[in-house]
Amino acid sequence: MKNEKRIEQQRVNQVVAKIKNKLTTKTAELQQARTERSAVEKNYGQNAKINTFEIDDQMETNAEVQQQKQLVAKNIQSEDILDQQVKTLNSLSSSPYFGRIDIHEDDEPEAETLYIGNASFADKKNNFLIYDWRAPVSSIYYNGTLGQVAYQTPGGKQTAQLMKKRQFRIKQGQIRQMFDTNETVGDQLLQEMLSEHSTEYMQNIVATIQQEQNTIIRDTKHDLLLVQGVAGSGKTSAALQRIAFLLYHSRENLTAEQMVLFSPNRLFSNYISEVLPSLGENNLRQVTLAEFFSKRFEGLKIENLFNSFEQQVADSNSILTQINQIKQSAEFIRVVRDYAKKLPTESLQFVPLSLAGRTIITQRKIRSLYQATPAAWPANLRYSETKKKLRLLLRNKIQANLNKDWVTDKLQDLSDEQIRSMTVGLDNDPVVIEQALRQRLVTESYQPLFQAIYNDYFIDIYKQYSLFLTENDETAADLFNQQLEFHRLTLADCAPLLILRDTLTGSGQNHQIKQLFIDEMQDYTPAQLLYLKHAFPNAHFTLLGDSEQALYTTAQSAKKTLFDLKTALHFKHAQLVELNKSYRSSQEITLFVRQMLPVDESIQPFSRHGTRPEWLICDQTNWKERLLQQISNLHTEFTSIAIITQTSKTAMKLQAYLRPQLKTTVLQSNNYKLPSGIIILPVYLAKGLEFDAVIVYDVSELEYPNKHRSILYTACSRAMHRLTLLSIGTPAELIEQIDPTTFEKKDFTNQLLK
Ligand SMILES: Nc1ncnc2c1ncn2[C@@H]1O[C@H](COP(=O)(O)OP(=O)(O)OP(=O)(O)O)[C@@H](O)[C@H]1O
Repeated sequence: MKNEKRIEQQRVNQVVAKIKNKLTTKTAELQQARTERSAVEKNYGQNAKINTFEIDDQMETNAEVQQQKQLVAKNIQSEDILDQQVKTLNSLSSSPYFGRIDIHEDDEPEAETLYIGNASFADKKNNFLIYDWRAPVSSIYYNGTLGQVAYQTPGGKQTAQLMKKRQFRIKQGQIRQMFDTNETVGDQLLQEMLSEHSTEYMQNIVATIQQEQNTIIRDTKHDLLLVQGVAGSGKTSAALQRIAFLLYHSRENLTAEQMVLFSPNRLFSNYISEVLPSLGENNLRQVTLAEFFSKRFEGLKIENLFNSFEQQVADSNSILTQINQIKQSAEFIRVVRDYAKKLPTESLQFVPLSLAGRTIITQRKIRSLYQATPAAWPANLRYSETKKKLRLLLRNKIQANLNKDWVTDKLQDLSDEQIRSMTVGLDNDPVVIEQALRQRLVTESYQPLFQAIYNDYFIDIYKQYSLFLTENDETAADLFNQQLEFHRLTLADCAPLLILRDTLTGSGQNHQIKQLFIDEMQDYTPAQLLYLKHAFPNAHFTLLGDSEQALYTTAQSAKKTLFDLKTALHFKHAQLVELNKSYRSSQEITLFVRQMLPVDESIQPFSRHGTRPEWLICDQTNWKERLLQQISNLHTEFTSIAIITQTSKTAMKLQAYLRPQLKTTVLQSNNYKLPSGIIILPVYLAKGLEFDAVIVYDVSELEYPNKHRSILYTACSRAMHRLTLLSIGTPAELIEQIDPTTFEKKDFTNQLLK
C-alpha cells in the first residue's frame, strides 16, 4: 500500500499542477474582465451624464445608455462565470478528489480508472482527470460494492464490473489518508470526519455520502419526496447535496432562483450557508415561515413559531391553544375554501375606494360591479372581472376630471422645469401640451387608487375572516379581533386567511418556483403545508423531518404522514425515504437518547465511541456550583458548548444566575449568527444545529414530564461528543426509566447526609 500511496501522490501532484496552470489562466481572464467592466461602467456613467439635460438628445442618450447597460450586464455575467471557475479551481488545487473507482464497462474493451471530486476537470485534450460527484458514473462510488454494478445514464441503464474502490483525504495537495474499501462508502473515512469538532458552518458530506442518502440526493422521479430521519441522520446534509445535484442535473432549465428552502430559524440559515458555495453552487433563497407570512401581511406583526410554542408550553389547555389546533387542520382549510367559494355577493366585505378622505368609488358601486359578473363564474373570476371594471371606471373618472378647477389650479403651480420634464418628446403646440399635462396630473392623483385596486384593498379580508369565524365560533372571532386590534396575527390564522384571500381574489400564487424544500417539516401544520402547495403550484416538494422531534405537534408514523400529505396535497408521485442511522452523536449518546423514544430500536448508532452521558442530580443549594464545574471541565476539551433550556425565559434567568461567575450569550430568535463562547439557547432555536458538548438544563419532573419527551429528545440529540443533563429537585421520570448502564449518574443531593 505504501508504494501505491506513492504512485497516487504522484498522480495528485500532476493533476494539481494542471489545475494550477488553468487557475493562472483563469485568474488573468477574470482580472481582464473586471478591468473591462469598470471601463464600460465609467463610460456608461459619463454618457449618461452628458446629455440628459438636452431634451433633443434624450432619445439618443437613452438608446446609447441601453446599449451600454447591456454590455455591462454581459460583462458581469462572464465575470461571474469566471469568478466561479476560479473559486472551483482554487478548491480543487488543494483537494482535487476524494474517490477512485476502477470499472470495466460491459461494452468496453478495457477497464478504466476514474477519480471523483467536487467538480469535473479535464486536461487540454479533454481527458477527464476528475469526474464531478454528480456525473451519472459517479453514482457507482456511492452505491456499488465490488462486482457487478449498474448506473443510470441519459441513454439508459449501463452495467459494469467495479474492480476497485478507493477513498482519499487530500489536503493542501497531500494525501493524508487513503483506504481501499469494498463497502459502499467505507466507515473508516466517515469515522475520521465525524470525530472532528463542530464548526461554525455546516460542512458538505460529498466524500462520504451514504447509500440511503444518495437515493434522496439523486431522486428526480417524484414530485413529493418525504424524508423521515432520526436526529442526526443527515437529512439537512442530504437535502443540500440534493440541491447541488438538481442544479447540475437540470442545468438548462433550473436555477438557484427557482428553488426555495423553508428553514426553522435564521441561525440555521446561516449555519448551512456555506454548504452550496463549497460545492461550487449559488445559495438558494431561504426563508422562515414567519418571514414568508410577514411579507404577505404588511403592517401586522406575525407571531413566530417560537412565540407560538412558548404560548403552548405555558398554557397548553387554554381555549386559544384548542382553537389554534382546529385552525391548523387540513379540514379547516377545506371549510375556509368552501366558504369563500360559496359566499353570496351581499356577504362580501367590500370597502369604498377613497382619496384624501373623499370616497371615489362607493362600496355599493363595487358590489354592483361584482353582482353584474356572471353568477355561474367561480369567485376568483368574478373578482378579477370586478377589478378590471374598477380600473375602467377610474379611467373614465380621470377623463371626467381633466377640465376640473382643481386640475387647473395644479397646472398653474407647475414650474417651467416641471413642465419641460413632463412633456418630453411632445409637439410644441400649447393645446397638446396642456391636455397632456392635465392627463398626467389627474392620472398621478388617481395613482394610489390604481395601487389599491392592484393590492386588493377594496375588500376587507380581515373582516371577512372574522365573519367566517363568527359563523363557526364566536370566541375564535373575538380572539382574532383582539389580536388584530394590536396589529398582531397568530401563526395559526395566517394560512386560513391567505387561503380565504386567494380563493376570493385568485391571487397569491408563484408559478416560477420549481423545487421547494422544507426542513423540520414536522413543525408545519397540515394547514400550512396545504397553503404552501397552493402558493407554489408548480413546485416539487422535498420535505425533511423527524416526527419524534415534533415540538409543536404530536408524532405520527412516517407512512401515515406520507399518506396524509399525498391525499391532501394531491401529489402524483410520492416517495418516502427513511433514515435510521444517526451520524451526529457518539454511539454512547445515541444509545442513551434513543431510549427516550417509544420504539427505540429504530435508531442505529454510528460506531464512533465517546464517553457516556452524565446525569447530574442537584438541588437548589448546589446546582449552580455543579453546573459551573461541569462547564469548566468541558471547556478544557471543547470550544462549542451549549446549554439548552426549554424556553427563552428560562435561558434569560439562567444567564442572570450565572452572570457573576461566567460570561454567556443568550440566543434570541432574531440572532442569525452563532457567537463564540458558552451559549444558552432555548430548544426551538437549537433545531437543526449541533454542538461538541451540550448541557440540558433543569431536567426535573416539573420541566420535563412525559409529555415533553420530544423536547428533551431534540435537546439531547444536538450533542456530538458530550452530553450532560442537569436536574434540580425531583428528577424527570423520563430519565429514571432509562437503562442506568447507558449513562453515568452523579447524585449531589443531600451530600451532607451521605
Ligand atoms: N454521509 C455523511 N458523511 C459525513 N457526515 C455526515 C454524513 N451524514 C451526516 N453527517 C453529519 O452528521 C451530522 C448531522 O447531519 P444533519 O444535521 O444533516 O442531520 P439531520 O438529520 O438534519 O439532523 P437533525 O434532524 O437532528 O437536525 C452533521 O454533522 C453531518 O455533517
